Amino acid sequence: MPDLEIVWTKVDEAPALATYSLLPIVQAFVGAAGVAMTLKDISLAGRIIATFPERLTPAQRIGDELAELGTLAAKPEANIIKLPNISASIPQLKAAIKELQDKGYDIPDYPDNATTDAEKEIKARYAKVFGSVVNPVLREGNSDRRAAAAVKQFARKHPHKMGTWSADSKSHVAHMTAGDFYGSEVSTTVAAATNARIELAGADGAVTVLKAKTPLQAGEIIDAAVMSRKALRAFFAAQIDDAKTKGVLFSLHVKATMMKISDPIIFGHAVSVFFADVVEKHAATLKKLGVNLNNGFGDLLAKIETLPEAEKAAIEADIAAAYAKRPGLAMVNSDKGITNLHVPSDVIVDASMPAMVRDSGRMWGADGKLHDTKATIPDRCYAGIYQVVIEDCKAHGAFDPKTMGSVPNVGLMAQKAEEYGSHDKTFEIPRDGTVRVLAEDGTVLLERPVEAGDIFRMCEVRDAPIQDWVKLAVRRARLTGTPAVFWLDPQRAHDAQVIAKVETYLKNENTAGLDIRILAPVEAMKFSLERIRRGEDTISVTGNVLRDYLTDLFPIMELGTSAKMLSIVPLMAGGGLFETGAGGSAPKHVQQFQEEGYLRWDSLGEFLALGASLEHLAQTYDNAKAQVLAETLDTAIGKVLDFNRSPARKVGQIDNRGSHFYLALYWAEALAAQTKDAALQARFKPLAEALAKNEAKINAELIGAQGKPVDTGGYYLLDAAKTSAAMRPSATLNAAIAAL
Ligand SMILES: NC(=O)C1=CN([C@@H]2O[C@H](COP(=O)(O)OP(=O)(O)OC[C@H]3O[C@@H](n4cnc5c(N)ncnc54)[C@H](OP(=O)(O)O)[C@@H]3O)[C@@H](O)[C@H]2O)C=CC1
Ligand SMILES: O=C(O)CCC(=O)C(=O)O
Ligand SMILES: [Mg+2]
Repeated sequence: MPDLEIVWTKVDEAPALATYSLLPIVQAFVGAAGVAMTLKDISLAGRIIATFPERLTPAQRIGDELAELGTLAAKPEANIIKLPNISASIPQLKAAIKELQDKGYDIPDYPDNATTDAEKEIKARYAKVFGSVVNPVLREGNSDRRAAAAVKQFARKHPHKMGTWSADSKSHVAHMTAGDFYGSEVSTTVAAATNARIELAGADGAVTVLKAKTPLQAGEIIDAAVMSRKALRAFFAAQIDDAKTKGVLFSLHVKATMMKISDPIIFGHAVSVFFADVVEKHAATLKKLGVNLNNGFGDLLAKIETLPEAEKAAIEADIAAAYAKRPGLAMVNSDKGITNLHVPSDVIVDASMPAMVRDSGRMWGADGKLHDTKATIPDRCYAGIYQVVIEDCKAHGAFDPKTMGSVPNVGLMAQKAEEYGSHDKTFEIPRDGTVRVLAEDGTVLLERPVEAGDIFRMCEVRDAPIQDWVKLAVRRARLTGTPAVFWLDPQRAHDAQVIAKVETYLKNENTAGLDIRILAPVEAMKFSLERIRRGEDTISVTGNVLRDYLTDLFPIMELGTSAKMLSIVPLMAGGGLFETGAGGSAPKHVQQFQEEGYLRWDSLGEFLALGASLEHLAQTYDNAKAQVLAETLDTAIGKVLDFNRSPARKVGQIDNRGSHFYLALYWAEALAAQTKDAALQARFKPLAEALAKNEAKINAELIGAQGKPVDTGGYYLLDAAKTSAAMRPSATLNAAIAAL
């Protein structure tokens, strides 16, 4: 790769739309300084296409650009700007396959029940496409997520709305008290490198190999845990009844996308317990239809459509009876009757719980109004932190963005750390027995008793990432003078092993004068919230899951959205991965764009990531031009915030495209005003003048394009020409950029 190259990722949904407007601007600006900005496709559609080259025409094929980026991430020259992409649930995967097939791509159907060898092979290929398959490949480093000073300042000056909390809110978190991963976890630190085998020794004496080979490094921590099917189902049954008694909505919050094996199964149990009467009475029909409740209640609703009218009506009557008997369900879209249990990827815990906290601890009911809610988060490992937040809001009211402190995060993430790397070692257990993890020499490293239907999970975290994470935490604490708290629970088997390492590696660092503590998550949350209410900052140093949860939770409270986060991944090989924001791809925004030509997506995350990427480039290659670009971009971002040029929410106001125009204007002005690089100054002066002179005209062109339905030629696979036309409706702006 040439020296000065930055990779920009082609993704899905709202950030993919935004890219059509923003990338041409960015390419023109960085190109003027000799930096190439290359687009690499990691979208869901792109990944499907790359998986079946032999079935496609040469024109349809694309290479496996995710794999290329995975290789790049392990090299020192890596400089990658990563926008949020879809981590597809099976329903999303199927929808994308259907769209591609309709567009003439000879892509095979996803085989739900693979029986033949050919089907098994197809299913194995799709296993590399669905769920969170992008982030773990690129994240060859630990995570540093925080609100940039200017962004926090902006939120203090222009606080977003927060719902008010009532002291007698009935909302609460419900979790299991036994039989969950937390309660069953065992953990050990591997003494010598080996290839582990995971096997099920059945109560009947038969041994089944679950995974033949898992290479383990010396010094890495491994753990094994089990979610009991019986205990989980009993938990759901009791909580559904309790929600009915208490008169609150029932809701489930899991991460079926990232935890793509375990959490859809958990989701399926919630659905089948909630609709037990329907599922039991019509078991034979549902089986015949191939209904899989792990894909949500929506799968049942879609498949009964194919039944003869009378048979379908009978099931629908029983569904209506179930709704009448059960507590209200939290809704994803009350207008369309889509509930929390319809699609496993509609309610994702990292974003859904903060949204509930922001909305006075309530969720939407079928009546289109907000109601107190029971949030079930079955496993105890992290559920407790949300209950602390709820109790704090009940006692002290909503958090105040004007005065609240900040909780940045240093997250252990590299090399598929912990639960988020466990899907190839997660199994739904076919029969009673014991699952053992064995070293090559036959030594039992870990073992767990299991029953049929239980979920067994093994996780790994390597030693080098832990060392790097501890260093990063100390570095952030030193740079900011802020207390840093390791959120680790000595009662949890895995955390106890991590604590031992943290204590050792902290001794290698200069921690003189720093306030560094280790607290169990519930205590760490209490400590951080007390400080937040006093306006004080606290660095959270966490494992991979809490990294995810906290970097949506705190930003959503502090900034209104996690889109405004600075998300840096210093890659362990020396490169940089710059993630844009800490949230997702905002499917709701796409719908609004298609219906009314208004794109609410805020690209501030992209702006910040680009700034960090340019700074990294400047430092790595000692490149003065890149430094000038970074500094002037920083000025421009400050102006976008100060003059409130971020997208609003409604037609007639500035949207995503308008915010890109203003970024271009302010960036060009800052480049024209600086004196460090005369060539850049001269080059950008005419652009700055042209954009400033035509401000009203460009705004009129951009806003004039709003207010009508937009055809982007697809959802998962956009039509480039149509989308570009829709996202670049200002001829004046386009001409000015082209003239640079
Ligand atoms: N890093 C990654 O690649 C990630 C990918 N995902 C993927 O994203 C999809 C949706 O996930 P979900 O959990 O619903 O989370 P999202 O973050 O996409 O959506 C939740 C809400 O966050 C707000 N939001 C997020 N980003 C922006 C932005 N840039 N500008 C304005 N508002 C924003 C919006 O809230 P509001 O309406 O309240 O303003 C949005 O509706 C899934 O497919 C998931 O797999 C999710 C997380 C991270
Ligand atoms: O990879 C994913 O599925 C989501 C990632 C995520 O939510 C995060 O990193 O905050
Ligand atoms: Mg997240």
